[in-house]
Amino acid sequence: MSRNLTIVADAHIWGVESAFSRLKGLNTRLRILENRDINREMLMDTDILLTRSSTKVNAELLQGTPVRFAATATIGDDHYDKAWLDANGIAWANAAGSSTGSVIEYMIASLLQLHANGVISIPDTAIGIIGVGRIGSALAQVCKAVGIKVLLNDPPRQRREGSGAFVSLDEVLEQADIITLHTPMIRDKEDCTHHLINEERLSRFQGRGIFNAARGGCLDNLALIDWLEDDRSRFAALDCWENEPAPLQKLLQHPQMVIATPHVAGHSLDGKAANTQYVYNALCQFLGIEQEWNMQQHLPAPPAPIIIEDSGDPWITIYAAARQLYPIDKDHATMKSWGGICENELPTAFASYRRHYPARRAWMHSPVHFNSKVASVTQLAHAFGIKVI
Ligand SMILES: NC(=O)C1=CN([C@@H]2O[C@H](COP(=O)(O)OP(=O)(O)OC[C@H]3O[C@@H](n4cnc5c(N)ncnc54)[C@H](O)[C@@H]3O)[C@@H](O)[C@H]2O)C=CC1
Ligand SMILES: O=C(O)C(=O)[C@H](O)COP(=O)(O)O
Repeated sequence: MSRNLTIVADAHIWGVESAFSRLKGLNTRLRILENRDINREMLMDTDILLTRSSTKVNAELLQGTPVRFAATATIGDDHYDKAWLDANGIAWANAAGSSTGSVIEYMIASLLQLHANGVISIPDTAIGIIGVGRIGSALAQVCKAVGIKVLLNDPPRQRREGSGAFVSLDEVLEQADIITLHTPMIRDKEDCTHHLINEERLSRFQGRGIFNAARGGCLDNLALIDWLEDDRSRFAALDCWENEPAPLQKLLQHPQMVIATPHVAGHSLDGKAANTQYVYNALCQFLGIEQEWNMQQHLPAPPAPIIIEDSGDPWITIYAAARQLYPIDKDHATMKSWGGICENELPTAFASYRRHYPARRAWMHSPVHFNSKVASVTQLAHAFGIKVI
């Protein structure tokens, strides 16, 4: 006789119905809800809760419910009260590692866009990577491959592995031209990342540019405005904002906010599919059942090859390809267009854009043909993870 299982899942988990409506050997009842409708009352007969980042999973939500496994189809899990879940015997999982490639493509698209616009010169740049886990390490590898000097800061790893590869945050602030945040949001303990980059640290930063695709609160957004205003050559590229989905209008509108995107770095189609796959796999493991669902069977066929003409400058030729693979300038233009709308419309615009985000495929599934015999074009393309045909 098959076991009964009730699952509540966020409607914005990619492929939620196909992944979770049938699980091998179980009589599954799947309720797909909007985040705003996921509450304690709705969970009173629920065994499994599957969320994205907008549901806070804690005592307030789960106390007194039969939920015994909760998982988030995101890498970040700061919206889960993990200590409380552990203490209450509720198993939990995140989708660690799932959308790393998508965030890397966001970073490459940003760097190439800034290079093409003359804001930076990629080969002359020293980048400080703060948080050298899955994303930070993958980014470091790409940067080194294209000649960017890399400074790595990760105190937890440094304590475990020794100083060898790492430098202090102070050294990053002194030596890097740009810094980029790839830490989790940690609100307490010695590795607290809340306002990790704050007014005091900004005052010591000798470089010109700041990227944040980690969590909005890792960077003090008010302090960032002052820092930008102190020197017109400074710039910021933000995917994550304090107080999402209502970022500070003054920051959004700031002319030195050169790349503004509404928390979509991880939102390539393949990134979102992988978010679901990782959570599906974790659930099957928790239930001790065989995995049957595979995202590859639900993703569209790879796009047609893109043809890129040689521009005479390898960086610009690569930029032309990157811009087709991920037109980050469109995300930026859209977000900047919200600069004038009234405060209470901004959260709706932010959330709606993310919800209806245009499909962008992983670069490894998007073939590019370069009409170029220049060896460095192919070398750079490979280094940036572009699938050259
Ligand atoms: N913008 C977006 O769409 C996305 C954002 N993210 C964010 O990126 C974060 C990082 O993701 P992963 O690399 O997969 O995580 P990870 O867990 O593999 O790596 C995080 C690294 O940060 C380090 N770290 C912790 N505290 C630190 C501190 N105080 N200073 C410097 N380093 C510190 C850790 O030791 C670890 O090596 C996620 O937690 C999530 O918040 C992830 C996916 C998409
Ligand atoms: O995986 C993460 O961590 C992210 O930040 C996601 O890409 C965004 O998650 P949602 O806010 O769309 O749930």
